Parts: sequence; C-alpha cells; structure tokens
Amino acid sequence: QTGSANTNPSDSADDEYITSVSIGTPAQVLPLDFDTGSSDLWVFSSETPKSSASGHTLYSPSKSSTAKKLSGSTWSIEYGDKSSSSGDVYTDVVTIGGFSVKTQAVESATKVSTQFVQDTVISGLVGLGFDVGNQVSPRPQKTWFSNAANSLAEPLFTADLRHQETGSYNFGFIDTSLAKGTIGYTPADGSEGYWGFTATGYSVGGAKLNRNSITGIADTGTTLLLLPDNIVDAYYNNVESAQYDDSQEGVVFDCSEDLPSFSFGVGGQTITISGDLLNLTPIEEGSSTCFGGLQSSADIGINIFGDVALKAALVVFDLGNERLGWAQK
Ligand SMILES: CSC[C@H](NC(=O)[C@H](Cc1ccccc1)NC(=O)N1CCOCC1)C(=O)N[C@@H](CC1CCCCC1)[C@@H](O)C(=O)OC(C)C
Repeated sequence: QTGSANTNPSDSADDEYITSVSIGTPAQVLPLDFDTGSSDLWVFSSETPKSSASGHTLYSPSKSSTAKKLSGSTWSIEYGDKSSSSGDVYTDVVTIGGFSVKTQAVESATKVSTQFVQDTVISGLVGLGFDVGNQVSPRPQKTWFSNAANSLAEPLFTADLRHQETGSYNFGFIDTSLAKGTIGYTPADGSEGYWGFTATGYSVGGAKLNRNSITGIADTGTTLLLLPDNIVDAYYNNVESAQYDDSQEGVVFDCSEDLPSFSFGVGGQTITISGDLLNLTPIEEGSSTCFGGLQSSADIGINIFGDVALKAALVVFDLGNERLGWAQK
C-alpha cells in the first residue's frame, strides 16, 4: 500500500507548505503543515478557545463516530521559533494521500501561541520526526508515519517541495521521475527526534565542493537554509549589496542581484540550490530589498536544511534503513 498527497506553498515566499489531511468519521479535512522537525500530530479543535480559533478549520471529536478520548493524556510542545501549543489527546482515523491509519493519536489544542493564532493558513501540524520526539504524557504516542510504516509497501516517505508550485509527499514508494539526479543515501540520526545527517562539503557558485562537513537536520517545517556564520559569510561575500539588517534579523540585498548558487555534498551526490531559490522574497510588498534564503544558524545551535534546501531536491526519509536520500531536481 502507498499514499500520495499534494502539498502547496502557503504564500509567495514559500514560508510553509500546506497539505490536506482527513480526520474522523465522517471525514473532517484540515490544512496541516508536515514537519520532519517534530513528532506530534496536533490540530486546532472545538476545544481551542474561540478567540484563538477564529479563521482556522477545526477538528470536532464530538462529531466523529470513531473518535475516542485518550483519558489522562496531555501534550505540550515548543518549536524552534518559540511558538507553542498544548492540550489533550484523542485517537481517531487519519487519512493522508488515501492511506488511513485507524487509531492515530490526534492531539487537540486547548492552548496555542500568538504565532499559531495569526497563521490562519494552517490548522495544525503533522510531525514526521522519530517517535522519540513525541510530547504526549504519560505515554508518548507514535507519529502517523510510524503507525503507517509496517503497512506501507516500503517504510519510507519522500518530500518533493517546489517553489511556487504544487509538490508532493509520497508514502511507501519513491517516484524517481520527480528527480533529475541519482539518489545519494547517507545515515540518518533520529536520536533527537528529527532527521539528522552530515553533508560532506559545500561550494558557492559552480566551484568545486570543499571537504568541510556540515552536520544538520532535514526539516520540512523550517522555511530557510540555516548554516554556520563562516559559510553564510563565504556565500554573501559574493553578493555586492548584501548586508545584515537588524530589523529583518537577517541578510538582505538588492532584489536585482544575480545570486550565486549554493551546493552541498551528501551521499556521494551534489545538491545545487539555484540563486533564484536563495532569494526568498522582498522584505515588504513592492520593496526592492530582498531577504536571503540562506541565514545564520548561530542563534539556534543546530544547522537546518529547511525548505530552501529541500526545494532543490527529492528527499527520501527512509525509516526502515535509518537513512536519508537526496537527488537533484
Ligand atoms: C529555527 S527553527 C524555526 C522554524 N520556524 C520557521 O522556519 C518558520 C515557519 C513558519 C512559517 C510561516 C508561518 C509561521 C511559521 N518561519 C520563520 O521563522 N521565518 C522567519 C524568517 O523568514 C522565513 C520565515 C521552526 O520552529 N520549525 C518548526 C515547525 C514550525 C512549523 C510552522 C509553525 C511553527 C513551527 C520545527 O521544524 C522545529 O521546531 O524544528 C526544530 C528541530 C528546529
């Protein structure tokens, strides 16, 4: 068995990617953000304070004949951007891309932080990290993918995120036609809950890859490519108008700049992110100053190959073999 779901950028900056998920009987369809950087499936619900819930699609367990309260269980989560949410837990049928998990822990939000209140394009997250990262207590719950893995043709899923166009999350199979290059595999470290790996080197423009390894995570829930300052500086030294903008909290440059590409080595392959993908967006509507897709990871303490990097590749999250596959798109 397999599953295949389309995913779409939330806005003109590809800030996040939205995928429709069906929960309950009859199906309640919610727009959710698939996040390989976390391991909880949580939703805005009939239990979310009305003042926080307005503008969001809500899951109502009372309207689902297959919903069951997981009594005594609660959850609370905080993300890298300091957003947070918490609540209680139900189990219900959750269908993604035509594949159903009958008894999935659906974490219902009784509290959400301001960022979630304002981000009305999504009504929650589907964590696609490792089960060890799940935040339900007293008994941690499995992710949707972990519950699905044994019934899928292969215990893996792929992410094909695209700039300003529809991409896909495929479960249980690899559609190699989505990529131009060969898939290179490298071991994945799931010990912290997310998909950790080591890139073997990098280069700016068409230069030859160096051999400076970069350890980081493949994170569909992070917008940017976040790397150490020395790499960020090496890149922007090639961009005449680049400068750090305190108010934007990042490097900005003239939108008219012809940005160099950025490449990294992984699993014996080279993934090249085009200059176009490294220009995220004007800092304001109509501004001629643009915000960089590559920024410093110094404040977070972990390097993150987020959507800016993932858009350049077909990425295979292979749980069965604890490995990550990358192929140039
Ligand atoms: C340095 S980690 C920052 C990362 N957040 C982000 O990357 C958010 C995502 C977002 C987009 C639109 C609206 C709201 C939020 N974007 C962001 O901070 N941006 C500021 C810079 O310009 C680009 C957009 C993050 O916290 N990722 C979470 C998932 C994320 C999904 C969206 C809702 C908020 C939570 C997760 O992947 C995570 O915590 O990873 C850990 C392992 C770092």
